[in-house]
Amino acid sequence: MGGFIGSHLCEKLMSETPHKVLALDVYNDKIKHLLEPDSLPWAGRIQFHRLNIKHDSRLEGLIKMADLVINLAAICTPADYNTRPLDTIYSNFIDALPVVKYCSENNKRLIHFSTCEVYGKTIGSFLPKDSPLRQDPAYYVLKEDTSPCIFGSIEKQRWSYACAKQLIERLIYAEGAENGLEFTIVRPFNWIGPRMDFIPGIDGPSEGVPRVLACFSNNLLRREPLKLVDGGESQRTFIYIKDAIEAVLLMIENPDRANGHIFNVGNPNNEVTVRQLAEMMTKVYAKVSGETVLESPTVDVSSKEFYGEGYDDSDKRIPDMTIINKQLGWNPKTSLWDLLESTLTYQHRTYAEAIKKSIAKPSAS
Ligand SMILES: NC(=O)c1ccc[n+]([C@@H]2O[C@H](COP(=O)([O-])OP(=O)(O)OC[C@H]3O[C@@H](n4cnc5c(N)ncnc54)[C@H](O)[C@@H]3O)[C@@H](O)[C@H]2O)c1
Ligand SMILES: O=c1ccn([C@@H]2O[C@H](COP(=O)(O)OP(=O)(O)O[C@H]3OC[C@@H](O)[C@H](O)[C@H]3O)[C@@H](O)[C@H]2O)c(=O)[nH]1
Repeated sequence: MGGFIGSHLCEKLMSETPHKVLALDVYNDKIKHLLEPDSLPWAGRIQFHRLNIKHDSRLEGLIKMADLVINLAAICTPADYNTRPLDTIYSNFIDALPVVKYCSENNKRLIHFSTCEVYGKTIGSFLPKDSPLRQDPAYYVLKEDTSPCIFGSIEKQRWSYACAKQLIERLIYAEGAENGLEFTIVRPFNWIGPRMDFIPGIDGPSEGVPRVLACFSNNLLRREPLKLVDGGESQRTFIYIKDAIEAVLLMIENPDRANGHIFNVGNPNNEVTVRQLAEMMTKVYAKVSGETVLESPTVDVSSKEFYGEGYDDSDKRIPDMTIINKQLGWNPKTSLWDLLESTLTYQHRTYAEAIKKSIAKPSAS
C-alpha cells in the first residue's frame, strides 16, 4: 500500500470514503502526507505497519482484522526481471502465497494485483510482417477470458515476472473454485501518474532503472536525450492513475459484481509507440517547464545495452473493455496529452530544483 498505486488508492479511500485502511509496506514515503500530521481529517482511519509480507508473524493477525485484503506488493520494474529473476519470481509468486492462504482460511475477500504482462506477446506478432491479418483486432486485442498467455523462451528471463504472476492468478482462481475464496484479479495496463517509481540519483539509486515514465522524466529533467530501446517500436496504452483508481474503487464497493472476475484496467484510446510517447513527453515538458527542446531529443539504444541479457518485450497491449464495462460500468476518461501534462507538471515541480542542485554540486565519490 506504500507504492505508486497504493498511495493513490489510500488517498482516494481517505478523501472520498469512510473506509479504514491498515497499510502494510516496507516503505511509507509515498503515503507520509496521509499519515502526518495527526490533525488530518482522516486521522485514525489510516494506520501504517512497516512489515515485509515475506516473513512477518503479524501478517495473519492483520488480515484477520480486515474485511477486504488488497495485495499490491511486488517487484514490478522490467529492469529487474532479467537481472534479478529469482527475486522477481519469489516476490510475485512465493511471497504472495501466505496472503492468499490467510484470505482463504479466514474467509476474507481478496483483490489481487496481477498485470497485463500475463498476456505476453500478441498472436499477431507471429504473423508475417506484411500479413493483412495484423490489422484485425482478433489478432491483438487482449481479452481476459479468451486470449492466450504467450511468453518467450526460458532464456528470455524478461518473462520471469509474467510467468510468476500467471501462476499466482491460477492459484487464486483455483482457491476460488475449490475452496470458495472470494477474489478479484486486476490486470493493470501501464497506469501512470505522479509518484510513479523514482528519479535516479534524487529519490532512488543513481544506477537504478525505473519504468518508462520515470526514465523519460529523468532524461527531460536533466536535459538528456530520451533513450529508445530497440527503436521504440513497441506499443503501449497508457492510463491515468486517477482513472484507474476509480475502477478499483468500484471493485471495492461492489463485491457482488466484482468477485470471481479478472479485469483488464487500461485505456484502449491512448495507444502510442514508445517513440511517439517520447515525442509527446518532450513537447509537453517544454510546455510545462518553459525550456527549449534539445536538437536531438531521442537516442537509440539496444535492449542488451539498456537492460542486459535476457530482455524481451511485449509488442502491443490493447485491453478489451467488455467485461469491466459490463460488470462495473467503468470507462477511462483522460487523454494521453492531458495525463502527461498533469504528470510532468508534478515531475517538474517536485524534482527540477533538486536536479539543478545535484548537477551543480556532484556528490563526493
Ligand atoms: N503501475 C502499473 O502500471 C502496473 C502494471 C501492472 C501491474 N502492476 C502491479 O500493481 C502492483 C503495484 O504496482 P505499483 O506500480 O504501485 O508498484 P510499486 O513498486 O510502486 O509498489 C509496490 C509496493 O510493494 C512494496 N513491496 C514489495 N515487496 C514487498 C514485501 N515483500 N513486503 C511489503 N511490501 C512490499 C514496495 O515497497 C512498493 O511500495 C504490483 O503488484 C504490480 O505488479 C502495476
Ligand atoms: O528509457 C526507457 C525505458 C523503457 N523503454 C521501453 O518502454 C516500454 C515500456 O517500458 P516500461 O518500463 O513502462 O515497462 P513495460 O510496459 O514493458 O512493463 C510494465 O508493464 C506492466 C507492469 O506489470 C510492470 O509495471 C511492467 O512490467 C518498453 O518497450 C521499454 O523497452 C524505453 O524505450 N526507454
